[in-house]
Formats: sequence, structure tokens, C-alpha cells
Amino acid sequence: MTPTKYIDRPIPTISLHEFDARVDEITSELVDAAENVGFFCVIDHGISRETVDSIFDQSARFFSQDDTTKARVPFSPQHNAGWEKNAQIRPSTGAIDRKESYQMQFGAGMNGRWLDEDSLPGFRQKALDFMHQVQGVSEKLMKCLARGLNFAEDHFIKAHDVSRPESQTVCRLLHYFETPKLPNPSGEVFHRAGAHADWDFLTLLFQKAGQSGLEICPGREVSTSFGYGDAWTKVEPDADKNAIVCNVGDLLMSWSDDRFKSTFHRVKAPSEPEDFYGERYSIAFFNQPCTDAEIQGPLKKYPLVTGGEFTRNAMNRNYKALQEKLKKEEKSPSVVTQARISVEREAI
Ligand SMILES: O=C(O)CCC(=O)C(=O)O
Ligand SMILES: [Fe+2]
Repeated sequence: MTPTKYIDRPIPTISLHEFDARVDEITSELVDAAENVGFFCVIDHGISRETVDSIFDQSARFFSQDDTTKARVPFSPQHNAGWEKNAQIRPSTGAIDRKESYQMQFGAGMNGRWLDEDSLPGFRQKALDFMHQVQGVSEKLMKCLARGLNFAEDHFIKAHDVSRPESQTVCRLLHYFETPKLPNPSGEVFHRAGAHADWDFLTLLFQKAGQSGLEICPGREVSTSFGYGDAWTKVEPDADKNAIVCNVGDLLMSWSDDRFKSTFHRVKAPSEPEDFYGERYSIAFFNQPCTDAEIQGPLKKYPLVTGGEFTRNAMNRNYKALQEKLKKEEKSPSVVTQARISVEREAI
């Protein structure tokens, strides 16, 4: 196996300390990070490490339920919410990610998709409290990003109003399974999250100390392209600084006329001795626009679309890329069928 090619790229760390007084400085740091790397770490964001640790405890509590219990809140493609296991296939790998995830939303999309209080007392309220805190940090970043693009300060905040029934914002709890250590006799690759770009506006990711694996590969020029390079940079969890890893998604790339970069990233399939093979937990908060939000960049590079249309277009593009990949690799029809189901399910 050829060793992974790594290069060092600085990933900016941006402090939100004294946000109101420093908003100009923070805006220019954010714009610089969004234009050049697409990934940045946010610190001094106001969510305590205890809060983050306690939501990870809730996540472990959810995933430790047996599969029959979790299957009572199955993933719904229509609502982009609920639990799924070994179901997501990325066009970059043509194979399933070895993980389970539980996607939560703020509103009606969750009807029937919360586990009942008897199974998991207190879970729902704790999850929603956390999601509101992350929404608060997201709104600070949205304010700066809007200023950076000369939109009204509340332009992105209004489009991502989580109190409206049209909200599509998702908080995804992720649990990657332990991977067998080398040598792996079957030669099978255990993908965790195959290389992809996110479709949303901005992703805020929480990681656990020591559970590495996230890697990025910048260099994409337009939000509609699929290509990526072959040199990776590790984004290690920084629990001491309680950093939130943020990345620009395709929606913000297109909303900025491709000025801000939505960067390819993955959770590496552990395959080299120094990789992390253990079970891994992470939490991704995907800021998604309301279905009726109107999306167009200041230079009008792309035609105006609604939040609903943007998501549909992204899914269709993903589906086509996956079909091409599977055709090229002559995967069996059963894999294709499985993939079709899974991509239709995938909304991020
Ligand atoms: O688990 C992680 O660290 C990243 C997950 C991710 O990139 C995603 O779910 O889109
Ligand atoms: Fe991602």
C-alpha cells in the first residue's frame, strides 16, 4: 500500500473573545480563512468543555442502546433526520462508511424521531439545549461572513432561522466503529467518512481528545466540481483549547460566488501504524438554509435558487457522481441498489 502523502498547511485559529468589540478583526480573520483554507478552528466561543463533554456522554448513551431500540427512530430521507447504520456511500469511495449516525433537527422534522423519555430520559432536552448553543455560535460566524460579502448583517441569520418550520439545520451525532488493526488479511478498506465536501452553509464539528482521523485536502475552485488532490493535512482534535473545527460548505461557496472554499475532507480509513483504529465519536452541526431561503451571491455568478432547490441539486450531482464511480469499478448490481438507496437518503 502506498503511504498517504501529507503536507503541513496552517489551519487558522480564530478567537471570538469580546465578539462585539472585535467584530471587524474577527470578520477579516474569518474571510481570510474562508478564502484560503475553507477550514478554521474557533475558540473562546462560549460553549464550555463540560457542556461538550456532557453531550458526548449523551451521544454514547444513545448509541449504546441496542439496534432494535434505535431502529424505532429510523433515518427518514424526506426529513433528513433519524438513525442509520452502515448506510452512507460516498462517490469518492463507492463503499459504505463504517459508522452509525443520528441526525436531529429543531422542529417538526423530528416528529416521531426522538426516542421516548422512558428509553432515554432527559436526552431530548439536553440535545436541544446544546443545539441552541451551537446555533448561537453559528449566528456570530454568519454575521461576520455576511459583512465580509457586503450583505446585510442578518442576511445569513434570517435564512437559517431554526425557529421556522422551514428550517433544515441538522445536528448529527457520529459513532465510527473500531477498525481491525494491520495486517488486515481480507485487504478490505474500512472507510470512516470517505472524502467529500459538505453541502451545507457552514459545519461546526466537535471532536474528542485523542480520536484523530479528520483530514483535509484543499484546492477546489468551483462549488460544482468533484475533483480533489492527493496530499492531505491532519486536523487534530484540540480538547485543551476546546476548539470547534469549522468548514465552509458548498452552499456558502456558491453563495459567495466561489470566493469562499468548500474543502474536501475525510475521516481516514485507518490503514497505517500511526492511525487511530479505536471507536470514534464526533458531532457535526450542519447549518442548512430554510427551504424557502433565496440564495444568490453578490456577483450573481449562479442563478437564484431556494434552499430546497439547492439541496435537491446537490443530491442529484452526488447521485450522478456515485453512479459513474460504480460503473467505472463495475460494482455488482446489489451494491448499486444499496448505493442508490443510501444516496437518496443522504442530504449532506
Ligand atoms: O467525524 C468527523 O470528524 C467528520 C464528519 C464529516 O465530515 C461529516 O459527517 O460530514
Ligand atoms: Fe463532512
